[in-house]
Amino acid sequence: MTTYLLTGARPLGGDPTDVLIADGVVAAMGADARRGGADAVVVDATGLVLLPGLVDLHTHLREPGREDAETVESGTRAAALGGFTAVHAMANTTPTQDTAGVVEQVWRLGRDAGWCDVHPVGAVTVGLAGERLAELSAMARSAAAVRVFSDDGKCVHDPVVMRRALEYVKAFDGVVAQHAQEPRLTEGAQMHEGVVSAELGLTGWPAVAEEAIVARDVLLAEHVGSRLHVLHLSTAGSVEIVRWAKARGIDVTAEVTPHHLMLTDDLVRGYDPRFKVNPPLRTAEDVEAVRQGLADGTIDTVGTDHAPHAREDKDCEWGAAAFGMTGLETALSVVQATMVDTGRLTWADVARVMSAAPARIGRVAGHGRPIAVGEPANLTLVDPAARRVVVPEEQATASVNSPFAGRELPGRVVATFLRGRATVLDGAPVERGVHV
Ligand SMILES: NC(=O)N[C@@H](CC(=O)O)C(=O)O
Ligand SMILES: [Zn+2]
Ligand SMILES: [Zn+2]
Repeated sequence: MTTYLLTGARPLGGDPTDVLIADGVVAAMGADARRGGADAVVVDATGLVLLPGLVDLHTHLREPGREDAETVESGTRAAALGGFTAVHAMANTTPTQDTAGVVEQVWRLGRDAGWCDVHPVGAVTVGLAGERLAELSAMARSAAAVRVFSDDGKCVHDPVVMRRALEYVKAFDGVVAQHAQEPRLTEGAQMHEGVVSAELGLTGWPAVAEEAIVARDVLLAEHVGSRLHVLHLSTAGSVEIVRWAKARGIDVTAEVTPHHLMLTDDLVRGYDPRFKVNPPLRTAEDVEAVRQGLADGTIDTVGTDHAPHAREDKDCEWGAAAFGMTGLETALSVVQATMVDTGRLTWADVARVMSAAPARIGRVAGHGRPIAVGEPANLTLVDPAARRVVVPEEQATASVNSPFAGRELPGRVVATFLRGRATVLDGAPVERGVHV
């Protein structure tokens, strides 16, 4: 196995040091690294920030079923290029990831692709239909060792089903990750309900449709003493409810997406379906509230909600287009732009919200660890001074529905290491078996 000597890297944005990667682990740091690195491939990391490999709790890989939009291979290659060493693959595939057989299939595809660890999410209900619980414990006991359960794309709206799911997952330390969308309040919804939707005459998705479910679910989690994770939280009111719940000692964690940290519903005025997403882009006040929530720890993690869609599902009029946007290859840059370059988070905080917290919530071993001698070398090396214009056609994801297309963003992932093996070097993917 190739050994690497990163010279002058700044772990968590701190003081420069040398880091030796050998035998899958951080083998030495500081002066010891240079002494031990005689045969190593030297990576000049001067000025680069070294982070623990990023972990995404919320990725749509689309395989099985929509390989025209993404495959495990293309999606995890995109993840590695985005600095990720582990992703959770959402359950809304065809067939649904609601059995041990399907989650094991996705887990194997991820292992064989080798770009990052793939942790399949198990569906909460059979076929995401919201009625009967799926075989949660069989998925937990399978080779995929599922710990995160979600009907994402759909809300587990029946309170009795949600209660049972929360009770059930306690047996294997699982977590229910909720897509908080009251279905009756969002029938036919096309965008955020507010000034812009009124002007455009589009059916709105009111903030209360999210907040009502978040409020109900934190109370259910408290009642049954279980763990709840709120996916893609997008409104100021949801931040307030989670803040209240945490103050009360309820075991809830929350996620915000990069797009909800940066973009607002004003963008819908151009009717470009790239900006159509669920939950919808909200107002500038909501964006400010989710940034504040992430900065003060109310929101635990950034999840990409990478949602690739085939051209035919996005290249159409607003009303007919699918909900969702890609995000794996821009997530870190958007967090840098909105949170780091604005002084609201340090790089150590970024390591917390994009690596340690999601690893903890998803119970992922070996990721989100401190950068220290003996730890698994799951690492990403970032150039915060770089700038680039987003060109979706040049990305590794098989879909082009990036809302950041044409935007200049800061930061670039220079290298990613998965258990000591480089998956990305010089900003380019490294095919397995190819060693420099
Ligand atoms: N976010 C989206 O708009 N779409 C997601 C589903 C989801 O995350 O709810 C998808 O699977 O396309
Ligand atoms: Zn969702
Ligand atoms: Zn999603």
